[in-house]
Amino acid sequence: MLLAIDCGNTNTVFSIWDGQEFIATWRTATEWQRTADQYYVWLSTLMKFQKVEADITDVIISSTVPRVVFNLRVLADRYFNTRPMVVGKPECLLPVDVRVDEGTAVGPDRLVNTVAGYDLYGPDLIVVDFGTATTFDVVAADGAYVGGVIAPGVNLSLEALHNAAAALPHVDITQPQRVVGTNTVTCMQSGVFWGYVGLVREICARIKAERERDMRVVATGGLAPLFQQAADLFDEYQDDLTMHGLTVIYKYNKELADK
Ligand SMILES: Nc1ncnc2c1ncn2[C@@H]1O[C@H](COP(=O)(O)OP(=O)(O)OP(=O)(O)O)[C@@H](O)[C@H]1O
Ligand SMILES: CC(C)(CO)[C@@H](O)C(=O)NCCC(=O)O
Ligand SMILES: [K+]
Repeated sequence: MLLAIDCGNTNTVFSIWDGQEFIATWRTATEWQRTADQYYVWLSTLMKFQKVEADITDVIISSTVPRVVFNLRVLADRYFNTRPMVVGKPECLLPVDVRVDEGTAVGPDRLVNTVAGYDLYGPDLIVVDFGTATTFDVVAADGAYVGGVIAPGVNLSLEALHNAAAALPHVDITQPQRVVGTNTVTCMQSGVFWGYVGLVREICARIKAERERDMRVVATGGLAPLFQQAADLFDEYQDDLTMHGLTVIYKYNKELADK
């Protein structure tokens, strides 16, 4: 079975894929200091607790934090006796072309998202991921990755206000009842929530105009449903899009190796 690891700047998600479906998914905060032994204690405890019986033979990793890759490699080697595939490394091939400026190290999560989007929905896509940053990534008519947009994440925007202004509290994102807030918290929520609705609309409209075609907008990330409730921003929502992309890339490389 495959252990797929999606390491973002805030959270790291581990999923076990049995070849047909994900049989378990666990999330932990991303901390580069965590050792392979710590990961394994955590993983094996959860597996026992949830009675997940999985013989992990393969590991694939996408990490936006380069420093964590070392310990995840050791985890794969020491506890699962396998060399992991690491998205973004030359030996891990992608089933699509990547057409960006030479020397650009595109975040592996962005590449994985577009591979997943293309696999599920076909070409001419905008994939929006609400993670630490909010990313928009474009899949062309031939499935190639052709670039995108990086915007500050929703929670990051709220944190930035709190960190920079002494009188602004820590606030969680929610859809405010009104646009005009009548206290500090609702004023901040309104700025970020409605500002974000506008940001997503404008960026998607401009991408479509620039590419001179209609494109499907696919969203992923925990906050996407909150925005979709308020405005019709997305055509599709796929909660485990990045994980799906990891399985597609795994299969692609496995088939190449078996040839
Ligand atoms: N209504 C909400 N308010 C605040 N946070 C929410 C809400 N709904 C979901 N979330 C959060 O959204 C996050 C979704 O995780 P996701 O993997 O999309 O991004 P992330 O882990 O924050 O970023 P990264 O992948 O860059 O580490 C989770 O941390 C979850 O707690
Ligand atoms: C933009 C983030 C932080 C989104 O997770 C990640 O994809 C990343 O660190 N990217 C590197 C730069 C780039 O994608 O061009
Ligand atoms: K993510």
